[in-house]
Amino acid sequence: MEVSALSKRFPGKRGTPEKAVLDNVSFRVDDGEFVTLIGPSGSGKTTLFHLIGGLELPTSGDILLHGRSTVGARGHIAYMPQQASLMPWLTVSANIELSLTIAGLGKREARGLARDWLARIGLDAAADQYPDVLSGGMQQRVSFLRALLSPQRLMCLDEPFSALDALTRQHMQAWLLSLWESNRRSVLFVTHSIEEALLLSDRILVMSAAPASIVREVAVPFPRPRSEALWSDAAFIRLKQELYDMLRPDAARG
Ligand SMILES: Nc1ncnc2c1ncn2[C@@H]1O[C@H](COP(=O)(O)OP(=O)(O)OP(=O)(O)O)[C@@H](O)[C@H]1O
Repeated sequence: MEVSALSKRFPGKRGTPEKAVLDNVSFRVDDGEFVTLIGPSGSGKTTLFHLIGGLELPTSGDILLHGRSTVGARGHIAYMPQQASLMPWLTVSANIELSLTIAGLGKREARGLARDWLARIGLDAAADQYPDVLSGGMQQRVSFLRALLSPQRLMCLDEPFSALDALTRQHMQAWLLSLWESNRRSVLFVTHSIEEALLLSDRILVMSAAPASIVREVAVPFPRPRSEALWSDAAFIRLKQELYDMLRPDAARG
């Protein structure tokens, strides 16, 4: 995916001035790459996802997938939101089967694939249960699996672990890391956590405060497969401090 000179301004409501949220944002996500956007709260990360997902139109600029503009078009990306947003009236397995059948698989094939994958992520016992009896971490795993199995090659994950407690979040990061490393998809990830970004990503894009642009790009040098042991690595700690300094409110403004 290539995001090219993207800007977004929202009209002001009831006489208030218009709001510039994104200003000339450009970056790319290559095939099989894990790219993370990190930036201050309110810098426009979710707005950027809405533009990429075709839910909003940019004021100017373009979004290209495999060289073709997808501005305003839906269905081109797999999306995992902050809350798992599973269909409460469908079982866990049926939630996954539904996205597979929408993607064109036959019912029987979808059922087989859903069961197979639920077993691979340790949730086979939950296949016939309804989402509301699952813990937050389990629901997020199902939600991630749904995005992973959808046919779009780019997955956009919007702070997927922000609603989880610290320990579950750490487990989920390790889980996502091992699953992604064995099944590489192109990922655009949003997080507020510098450690999470460093652990998971190939590249980190640092956004400024709104109107946001990409102010820095950091290539994450740690070899894969990675593990949480990285957290105590001296180079990890150094890079974490550098990113922290870039994101300080005074630095992020300019
Ligand atoms: N439809 C809209 N109309 C007017 N302003 C909007 C609209 N949608 C978003 N905004 C504004 O755009 C700014 C960026 O919001 P957005 O949710 O994209 O930020 P964010 O970086 O995802 O924030 P956070 O990190 O806190 O989730 C905010 O000031 C928000 O109020």
